[in-house]
Amino acid sequence: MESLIVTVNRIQRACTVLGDHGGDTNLPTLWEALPSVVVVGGQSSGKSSVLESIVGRDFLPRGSGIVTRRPLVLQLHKTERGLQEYGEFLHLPKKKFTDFSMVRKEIQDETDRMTGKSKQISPVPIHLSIYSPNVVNLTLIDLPGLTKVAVEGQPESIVQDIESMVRSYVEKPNCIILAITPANQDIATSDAIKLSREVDPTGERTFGVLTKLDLMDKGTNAIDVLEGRAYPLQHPWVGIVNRSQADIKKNVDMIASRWKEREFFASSPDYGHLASKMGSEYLAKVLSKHLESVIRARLPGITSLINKSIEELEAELSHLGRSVAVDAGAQLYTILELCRAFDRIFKEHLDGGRPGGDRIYGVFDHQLPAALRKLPFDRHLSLQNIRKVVSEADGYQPHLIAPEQGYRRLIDGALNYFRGPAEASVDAVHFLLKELVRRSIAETQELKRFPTLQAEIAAAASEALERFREDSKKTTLRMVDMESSYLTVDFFRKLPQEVEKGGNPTSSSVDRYAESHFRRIGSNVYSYVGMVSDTLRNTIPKAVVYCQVREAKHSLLDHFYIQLGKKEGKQLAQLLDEDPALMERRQQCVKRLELYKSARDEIDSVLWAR
Ligand SMILES: Nc1nc2c(ncn2[C@@H]2O[C@H](COP(=O)(O)OP(=O)(O)OP(=O)(O)O)[C@@H](O)[C@H]2O)c(=O)[nH]1
Repeated sequence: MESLIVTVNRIQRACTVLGDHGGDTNLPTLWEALPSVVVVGGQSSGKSSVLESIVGRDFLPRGSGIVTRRPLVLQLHKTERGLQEYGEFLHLPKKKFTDFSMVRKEIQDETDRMTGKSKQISPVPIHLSIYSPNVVNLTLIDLPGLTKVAVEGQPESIVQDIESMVRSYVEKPNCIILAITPANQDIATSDAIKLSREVDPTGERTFGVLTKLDLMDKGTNAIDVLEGRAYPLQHPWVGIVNRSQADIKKNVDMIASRWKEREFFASSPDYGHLASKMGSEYLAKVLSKHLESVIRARLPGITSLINKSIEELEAELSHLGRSVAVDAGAQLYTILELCRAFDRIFKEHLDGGRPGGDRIYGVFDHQLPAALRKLPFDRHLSLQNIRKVVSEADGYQPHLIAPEQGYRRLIDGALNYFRGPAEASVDAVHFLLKELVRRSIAETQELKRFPTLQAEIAAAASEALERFREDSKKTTLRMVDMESSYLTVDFFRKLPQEVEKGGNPTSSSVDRYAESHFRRIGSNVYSYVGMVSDTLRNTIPKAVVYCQVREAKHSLLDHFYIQLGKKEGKQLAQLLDEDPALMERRQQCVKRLELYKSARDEIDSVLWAR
């Protein structure tokens, strides 16, 4: 099952490539779920020395102040005996570093690339893989040393920033803490132990490491700690002797120093009985074994987390919609598809399936007849007005039999009233159509992402509806005008001839004649106008539907399509300018989904290989 650490290593690298370093993004994180060994300790406690002796190589930057300013994810891969050792950085794939002093330089340079020369810290990890026959499979994360004071050139906040970064790692329940404490200091004040006690009070995730055992005052020893009495942890404490500053200066190599360390324990009167469980080689083996077992235990949990996150991300992506095409042809296609989606919904509103179209019928069935009924014909055809109009039409010679001109003027005047309801019907339908356009845009889910295109479609539709309204008005008014331009002759021919009956006994016979004569004229005109009203009640809706509703259904966006065809790539792109926050979010989700899918493949492949 050695391959489990290798698998997790690969997933860890994918996390860094795809921008998952845990932390505060509102995306699901895999990084945080992966078990790892994190090295913590105060400045100069010997962290770098421990890492180097586990690896058996000099490769970490040295210097004063805070040298480690980005997390270093150190992945150790055991290779066959006899093969050459080399290091490889994730940010420089395919470049093999066989000279480990160049590894040190690259760590320094890469740290500066991210943080500048400002000596700030950054949470973005550097990934270094070391392939060597002298290592065990293990992943260690080196973090900046906990410090109490900022040095020159560093902001005051750095003390707190480092603590927060270290804390963010050690807080994770999947983190194995390698707490480094120098034996020549008071252990009660050890930063590493203090922090690990806080986040892991039962000590099940903490490995205590005591460095600098060789530097303890003569006559003192750390047996109480190493045997687990002074500071009990679930795992046994491991004592270490690294190279001293003098050894480093003398260029004592790591292999020699490992040998020296072995010697120290084997020959020590204090620690001789613990010799087989001390030293950096032993530490590496224990950690590797422990990491394996933690990974094995966590694998089912990680797998279900991966599956759940894939589902969530896929759901979110389908909600966010596909990303926008980049070339003009595809953009035009997308815009046309979006327009069609809108058009489909608009038609559903008119044809039924969605509400709204029925209100147009309401205009014809209710509003128009009511408006026609309310026209003021009674006033227009009052005796007084009839007399006035007829007399005026007659001029100096009153009519002899029937007042032809009088009739015409009265009818003309009455028909003129029909213009009002005709125009009102056109306007009422216009506003209903406008409202349906507004609703259809709002209901077109696909358009939601594109506020600019939405506005353009609204403007184009509104402009088209305006045109239809003008045309409809012309047509309906023309129908009214047509009624007055040629009267139905038959109607008048069929009128019964005047026969005088009854009348008012108190008025003179001339008056009586005149009054009933005018009354009859009024009633004739009234029934003619009634006949026209019936006709218009049927023909106005036909004209309105023909000019407005039918046009809206068939050619609402025709002009817009013609304009679209003339647009250049840049203008098309402008129509599709999505909300930038949305674009960003989609990109993040796509990357994270890629990570989870590759992690799933990695895990599947080890499970199948078992
Ligand atoms: N004699 C002796 N010296 C040690 C031991 N461990 C570390 N040192 C020395 O202590 C100094 C600090 O060690 P580092 O390994 O650089 O400590 P660090 O925790 O990585 O330090 P920073 O990265 O600066 O926080 C170096 O000069 C080491 O040679 C040890 O076990 N014995």
